[in-house]
Amino acid sequence: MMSLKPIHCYWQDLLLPFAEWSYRGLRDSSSKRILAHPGSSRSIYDVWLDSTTIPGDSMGRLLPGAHRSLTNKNLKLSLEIASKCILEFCGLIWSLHPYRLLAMISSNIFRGILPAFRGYSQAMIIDEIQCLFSSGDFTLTRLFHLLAFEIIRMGSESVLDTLATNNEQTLNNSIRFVMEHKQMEQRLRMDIPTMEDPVTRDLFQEADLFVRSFNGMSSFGLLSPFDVIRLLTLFSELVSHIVILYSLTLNDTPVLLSTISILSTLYPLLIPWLIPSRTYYDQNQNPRQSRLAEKQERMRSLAQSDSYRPEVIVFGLGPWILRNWAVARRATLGLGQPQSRSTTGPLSALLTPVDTTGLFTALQNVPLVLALQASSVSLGSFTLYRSSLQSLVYTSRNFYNTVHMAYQSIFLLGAFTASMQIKPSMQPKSEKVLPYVHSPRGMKIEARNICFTYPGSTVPALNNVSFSLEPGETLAVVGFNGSGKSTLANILLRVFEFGSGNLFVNGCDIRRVEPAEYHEHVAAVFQGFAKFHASARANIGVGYVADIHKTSAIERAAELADARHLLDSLPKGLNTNLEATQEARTPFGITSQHCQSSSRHGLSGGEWQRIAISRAFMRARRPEVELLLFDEPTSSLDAHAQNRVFDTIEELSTSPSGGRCKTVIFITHRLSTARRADKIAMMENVYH
Ligand SMILES: Nc1ncnc2c1ncn2[C@@H]1O[C@H](COP(=O)(O)OP(=O)(O)OP(=O)(O)O)[C@@H](O)[C@H]1O
Repeated sequence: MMSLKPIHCYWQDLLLPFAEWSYRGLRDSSSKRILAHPGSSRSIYDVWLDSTTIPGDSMGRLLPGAHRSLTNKNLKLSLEIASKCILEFCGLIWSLHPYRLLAMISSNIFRGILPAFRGYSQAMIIDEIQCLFSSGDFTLTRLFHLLAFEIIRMGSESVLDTLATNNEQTLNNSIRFVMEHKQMEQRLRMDIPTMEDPVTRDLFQEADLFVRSFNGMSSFGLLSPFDVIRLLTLFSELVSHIVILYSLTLNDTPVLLSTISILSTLYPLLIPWLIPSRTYYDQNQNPRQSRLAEKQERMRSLAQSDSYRPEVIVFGLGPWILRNWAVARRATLGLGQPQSRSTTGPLSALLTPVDTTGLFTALQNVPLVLALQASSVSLGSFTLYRSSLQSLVYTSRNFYNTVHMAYQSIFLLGAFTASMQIKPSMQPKSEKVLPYVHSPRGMKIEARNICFTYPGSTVPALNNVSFSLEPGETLAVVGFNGSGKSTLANILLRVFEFGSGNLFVNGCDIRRVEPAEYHEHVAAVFQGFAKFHASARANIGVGYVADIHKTSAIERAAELADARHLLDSLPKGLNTNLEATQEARTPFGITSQHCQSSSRHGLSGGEWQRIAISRAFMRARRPEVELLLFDEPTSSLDAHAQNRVFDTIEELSTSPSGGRCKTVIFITHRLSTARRADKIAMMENVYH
């Protein structure tokens, strides 16, 4: 017969094994830490990359955010990542708020013991009431004493909870800010060629997921390192419940009853293995599922976004979108997929329709019913046993889920650390950097055999392009569609990196100049210029942000671009918020966005172009700017505005003394415009 010990004996039993365990735990953990340093020389990037491979598919890679399966290889990789990153990461948190961090760790451990303590305290009250009914040996003072103790315990628990939550909140917000800041800083440092690499893009996406995990998105299947600290709470809770159960059933417990007790406790934990069901953290495990989920989202956004509406209507894409979405959605919901059921096996097929947890919960009572026959057993012990058993199941499940998510978050931490070490590919090596040589008469450019091929393309967009421009000269680049004019513009602006050839600027190899330093000396209008969903002031002012609040500077730039009348006609002038997405405008000028923000104002293509030219003119007037590059700057302008813009370019590139002070390159399809230049470069299609 299993016996339940009187409650007053529990604490001695509780503390002794705990003390022994913690001593052993400390010894074990220190030896593990040594094992966790495999001494590998691989970079964190390589380790992360290795973790993204799909077993049995050497070419395939997991999609960003996909869960890593629990394999030997992945376990080793997670240890390698942990050994490379965790210390540094902990150091970062420690450097922010060392005392708060210590307080958080201790409060998490302490909070874990509270439920067991709560159960113990309540059991004592129940025992006292049992005394009243059974023996009449009841003291009101003792009951009040216990009740007062319980009230104080509840009060202290809630005070501790509030303090701990506030502390965690502060710590979490600080680290969240630091992480987001690091992430933003690194993203802004990256240039286009670096981000064009699909692996780097995936890396940054995973790093982004890691940073987002600090927003408390655990329900998304992510776990921030702060949540990992909660493992301490769960662990101490688990241990305290085990110790209580152990001390309650310590003596004379028959093997059968112990087995029933253990099995009935473990059963709910085993259910997920017996009956495989998809939980939120499993959803990304399968690469095929991830691809389907991505496809489904792509189709949904095609269907819902206003930006694609014209193409969807004009090209009759509706049925195609719906068909593709339905296929992907049905697959992600597991509809019409008999094979998914066959993988679960006959036992789970039998058990799935029956909720057997209730049966096993009932079984947990069997040992108690038997135990209750013993005269020594009190109602308090019964309650304590029951609640500890249930808490044990619940906490174990939480613990398992948390460990599982922590395991996944290690890979995201690896991605974050690796992403922080990525260097922009256009950045020259520090020992090779040359300072930019300023030329007050305009930029001297010499291009020799420039070649460029877009990633993934087999045909070069530029093949051996050579030309030279003396300071202050004007070059018109003309050519057919697709002949590489915009590509050349992006290379000259150091947005794209050319493959082979040489580009010298003021006699300096451009690859040895810091791109950011070079960009201070150029002003440009891109063919696909940006339309910011912001005020007219911001749309123009970003051309030279130092003057964004100087109304006179913005008005002057607009005047040069022949956009003054446009600004005057806007309802709130410079402060009018512009509608950036053309497609959001309906023939009636009303959209959902308009309804939310009635001050948004739409512009025509030509009007937007004037705004873009004004933006370039904000910067073009600066004395340090030596190159003005305009890619189809007047394609949507009427003839009068076009002439005005070219007159202004002429004016801006001439110094007050009459000499030239800026080199100008403009790209155009119109030969009449090209004749305004000193030199004309004809671009030919590579495949012609
Ligand atoms: N992102 C890209 N990926 C692959 N190929 C590209 C990409 N962008 C452009 N191309 C290809 O590079 C070539 C040159 O394109 P580019 O935009 O430079 O031509 P363009 O002369 O400016 O054309 P247009 O007169 O139509 O503006 C084209 O054949 C185009 O298909």
